[in-house]
Amino acid sequence: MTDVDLFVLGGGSGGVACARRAAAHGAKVALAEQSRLGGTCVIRGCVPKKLMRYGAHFADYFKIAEAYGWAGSKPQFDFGRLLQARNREIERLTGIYATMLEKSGVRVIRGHGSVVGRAGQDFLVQIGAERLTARNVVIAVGGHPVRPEIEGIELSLTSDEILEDIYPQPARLAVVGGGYIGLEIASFMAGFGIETHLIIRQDLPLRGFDDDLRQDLRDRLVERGIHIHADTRPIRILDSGGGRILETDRQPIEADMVVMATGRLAKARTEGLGAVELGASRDPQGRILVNERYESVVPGLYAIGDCSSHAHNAAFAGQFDLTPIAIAEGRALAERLFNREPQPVDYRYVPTAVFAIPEAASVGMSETAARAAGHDVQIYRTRFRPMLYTIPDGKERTMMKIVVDKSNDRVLGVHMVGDDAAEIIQGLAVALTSGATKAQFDATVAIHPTAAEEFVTLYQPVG
Ligand SMILES: Cc1cc2nc3c(=O)[nH]c(=O)nc-3n(C[C@H](O)[C@H](O)[C@H](O)COP(=O)(O)OP(=O)(O)OC[C@H]3O[C@@H](n4cnc5c(N)ncnc54)[C@H](O)[C@@H]3O)c2cc1C
Ligand SMILES: NC(=O)c1ccc[n+]([C@@H]2O[C@H](COP(=O)([O-])OP(=O)(O)OC[C@H]3O[C@@H](n4cnc5c(N)ncnc54)[C@H](O)[C@@H]3O)[C@@H](O)[C@H]2O)c1
Repeated sequence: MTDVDLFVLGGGSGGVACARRAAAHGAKVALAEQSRLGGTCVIRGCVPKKLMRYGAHFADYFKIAEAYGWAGSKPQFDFGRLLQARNREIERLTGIYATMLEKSGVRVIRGHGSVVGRAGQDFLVQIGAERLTARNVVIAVGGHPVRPEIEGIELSLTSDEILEDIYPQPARLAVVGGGYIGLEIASFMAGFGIETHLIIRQDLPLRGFDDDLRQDLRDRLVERGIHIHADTRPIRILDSGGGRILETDRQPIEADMVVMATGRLAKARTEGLGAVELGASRDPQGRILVNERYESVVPGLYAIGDCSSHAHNAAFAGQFDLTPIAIAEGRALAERLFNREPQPVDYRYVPTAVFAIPEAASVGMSETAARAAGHDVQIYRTRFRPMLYTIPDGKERTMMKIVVDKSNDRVLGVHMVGDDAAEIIQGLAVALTSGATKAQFDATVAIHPTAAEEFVTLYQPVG
């Protein structure tokens, strides 16, 4: 007899969501997790990163408090105390994940899992010494950071260590990579008063985002004291007797720590899992190729989240390694297997935010992408000083931009750099998903006084 209807490999965002939803529909489910429950997002991603950002952002409020009439002794920052508090909160969350799974009736098995073969129509899976038969297997093993193969790379750290470990506060930090992780780590570390160097290969960070967003965010980070080394590549890392020297194709950079934020792959995670041996294919990044039902070429063997790829499928719009996508895929798969055909995950308008200081957030097409796709576009844009910074006479600026298709007035994309950008863009994602036109933006009543109201009062096109 088959032991479980569904075996889930990986207890991160996607795996947990899939397992719980399947169990809620009465399926017999087991889940293997080799580390702590919660996965990248909870343990070494979204959550610790956002907590670090909250910690760093206080410095900005203390700085302007005096202009608002607050006086008194300057608060002292204790880096170690924040790291301990952060890690305690992560422990609390992983405990909640364990309780939620238990209450849902999912059997959690601790250890490295793999598919070791077939048992008739079922899969034979192994976790440590235990073997189970499973009717369906979902691979949700996530990804891992990758570092370039340069001399001395072992002297560098990745986001895993920065967000999971306890370490002394560095005085100087070099962060390589102009993507999400590089900008987020550089932002919160600079916020703590650490001398921060950001090394990026291009002239601007965040390739693929709207150019105005990229430029404005770069300018804000530079104003905040981050040393951005553009068009610069790392060559080697040397130990300078405790510290590090990052040699580049330009000038060398001295720092106490070098962090490589140079992307993530699924390769090492999907290696030796048994999926390829059974016939599943992977892309060059090691992601398992799946169809619109998240099924690999092996019937009954599925993959979701960061370790899956459907970017090769024209029906989908790109690859999104984001927590809400992993969760949505996990739930959609469980619905289809154990309930009824679900609404497909809508990949057309996936909102995204970079939790730098300030935040940058987007939904829909950049101006460049819209033009490249053949749209005749109209651009609306504003830059202004948010009210909070008027009394302190601060340099802070917010940028908002709307990309509109002239032919039918449809809003193709909205982009923002500034305080609360992520919170504001989330609401606008509903509007874009619903097919909003610029006329509907204009007809929407504003909330005053806010920054967000600018999105519904931008009447004059700039291009
Ligand atoms: C620094 C950082 C910050 C991020 N910030 C954000 C953010 O702000 N917002 C956002 O939306 N996304 C963010 N992300 C991305 C997000 O974390 C991932 O997209 C999401 O966690 C993917 O979920 P997943 O279930 O696919 O994989 P994961 O969450 O990585 O889970 C995979 C799990 O599988 C386990 N596992 C692997 N192999 C095995 C095996 N053989 N047997 C048993 N268990 C196994 C792992 O231990 C892990 O727990 C961030 C990522 C990073 C690295
Ligand atoms: N806020 C969020 O939602 C959030 C935050 C963090 C991560 N994530 C997810 O995790 C994924 C991975 O993030 P990431 O920042 O590691 O990857 P990324 O792909 O966003 O950025 C990697 C950066 O490293 C640079 N790079 C790559 N190889 C290099 C090399 N050899 N030398 C110098 N620079 C090099 C790239 O040019 C790029 O700027 C993201 O794509 C995103 O999906 C999301």
